[in-house]
Amino acid sequence: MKITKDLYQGSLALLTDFYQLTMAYAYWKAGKGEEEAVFNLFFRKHPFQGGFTVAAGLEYVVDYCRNFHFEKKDIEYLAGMKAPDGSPQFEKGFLDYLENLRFSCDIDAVEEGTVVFPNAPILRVKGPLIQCQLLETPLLNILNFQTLIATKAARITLAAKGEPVLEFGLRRAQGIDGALAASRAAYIGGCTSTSNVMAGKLFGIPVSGTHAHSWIMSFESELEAFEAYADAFPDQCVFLVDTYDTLQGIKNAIKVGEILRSKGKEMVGIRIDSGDLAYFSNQAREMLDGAGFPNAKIVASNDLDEYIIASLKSQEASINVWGVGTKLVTAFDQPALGAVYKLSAIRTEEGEWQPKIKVSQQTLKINIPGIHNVRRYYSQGKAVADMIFLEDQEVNPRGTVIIDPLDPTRRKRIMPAFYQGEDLLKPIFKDGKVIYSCPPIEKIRQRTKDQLGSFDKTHKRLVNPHIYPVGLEENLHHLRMDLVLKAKKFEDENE
Ligand SMILES: Nc1ncnc2c1ncn2[C@@H]1O[C@H](COP(=O)(O)OP(=O)(O)OP(=O)(O)O)[C@@H](O)[C@H]1O
Ligand SMILES: O=P(O)(O)OC[C@H]1O[C@H](OP(=O)(O)OP(=O)(O)O)[C@H](O)[C@@H]1O
Ligand SMILES: O=C(O)c1cccnc1
Repeated sequence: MKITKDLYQGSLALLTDFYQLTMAYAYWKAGKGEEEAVFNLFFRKHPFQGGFTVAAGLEYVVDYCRNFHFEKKDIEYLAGMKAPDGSPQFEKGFLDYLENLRFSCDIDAVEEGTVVFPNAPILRVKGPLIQCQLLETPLLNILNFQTLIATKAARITLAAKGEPVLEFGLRRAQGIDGALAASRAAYIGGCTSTSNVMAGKLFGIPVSGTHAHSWIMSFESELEAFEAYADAFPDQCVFLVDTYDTLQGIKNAIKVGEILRSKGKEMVGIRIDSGDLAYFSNQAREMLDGAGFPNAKIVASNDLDEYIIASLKSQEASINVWGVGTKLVTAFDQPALGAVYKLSAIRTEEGEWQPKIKVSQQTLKINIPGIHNVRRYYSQGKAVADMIFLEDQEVNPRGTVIIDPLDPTRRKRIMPAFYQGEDLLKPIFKDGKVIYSCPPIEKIRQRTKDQLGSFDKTHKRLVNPHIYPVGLEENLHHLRMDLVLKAKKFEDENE
């Protein structure tokens, strides 16, 4: 798949914030552009007040970075930019530098479909400062959105308890790419299909759908409309029954179902798109069963989300398939995931990696210094804790303690010998070359399912979920505390 080429025909290097380019210029002027740094991409809070997040978007990142270069047209645009005094914004030497720039970073990242938690990196970039900086905005743009939507879809599909969820969002999505990326992420999160035909073509997602009220309204009567639809699609009839009178609509669907059956065909089901979905679905079930259609499915749609689905389940509604659009693809109750991208180490002139810290009044905002990875420990297939650790230091095999980065009094003992460990950040790029092969979307979707299955249900409930333990390995905790104290001492001495 070539997302950037298909959609945007060429370079996406200018899809960044202006300040990344001005910083890049200033790094270049200061002779610092080739200094190496490490940046981590992570979020601080689960979206939707939930207890888990599903990572998505890595394939876009791979495509973006693989194609990262400035084309002539990009350079021409930058050459035409003016500073406030009317002089060129960027010197020619810098523009030549950009034109010759070739992507050369290492990237490590969690695979799509991985369940992830606050503060632990989901992607790490190691490379020349200028490249790291230019990548900040596009990486956040891609991963924030797709991770948000994959998480929303996972919540919705969990609420549907294994019943199919059809994604209907295109008409309400945030523009064209918002719709495409949302359809992809929704499928990764667990939806069964999309109504978005282009997403089907680009990403290999199953496409499905029913029909609209306009189809019914274009005929003299609802019955005629159902009959005509049955003529065109004898094997794919899901009749929308609520255009005029829902109970009458169900009766008409049954009539046409009988006609189909007399021709050796079966109607697939009905769709209800308004009114009390619990009441009408139960009425429909009774009527369909009574008429000899116990296998006819009942599809429901109309501003659904995980909360309404859970409520309809608790009301024992007879709904088998859920059509969900607006609230899924717009992440209705939380429009953005707040992932950030922070520098955590710089390579000195002597070639040593120096961990970096940014001290903040809020513990929440003090970053995690150094070059780390995240190890997930499993016990009998169940995830028990995630440990953020310094990659160049051995974790004591006899046992260690992980410490909550926000509250050092919250600790958990880890005995690696009793657990299986998996390092979540996998090598994706080495020296600018891709060394990871993106799995087919079906595999990613399956990974989401398997990953969610490995977490206790208490972390997945919609309201007040139980917090999954994520902590810093002891050595990393001590390094962080030492650096914070040093920085504070320096501040005090200079006050
Ligand atoms: N039994 C139910 N329990 C909880 N929520 C429901 C139930 N039935 C429907 N809903 C939800 O209530 C909301 C009803 O919205 P609204 O009043 O706009 O729909 P409507 O008037 O029935 O249909 P429309 O205006 O689309 O023709 C929708 O979000 C729907 O999913
Ligand atoms: O409600 P959503 O979760 O976004 O699902 C998609 C909706 O889009 C369609 O109708 P549309 O909203 O265009 O018109 P209608 O509801 O007025 O029929 C469809 O019938 C669903 O109701
Ligand atoms: O196929 C459907 O039923 C459908 C598609 C888009 C939006 N609402 C419904």
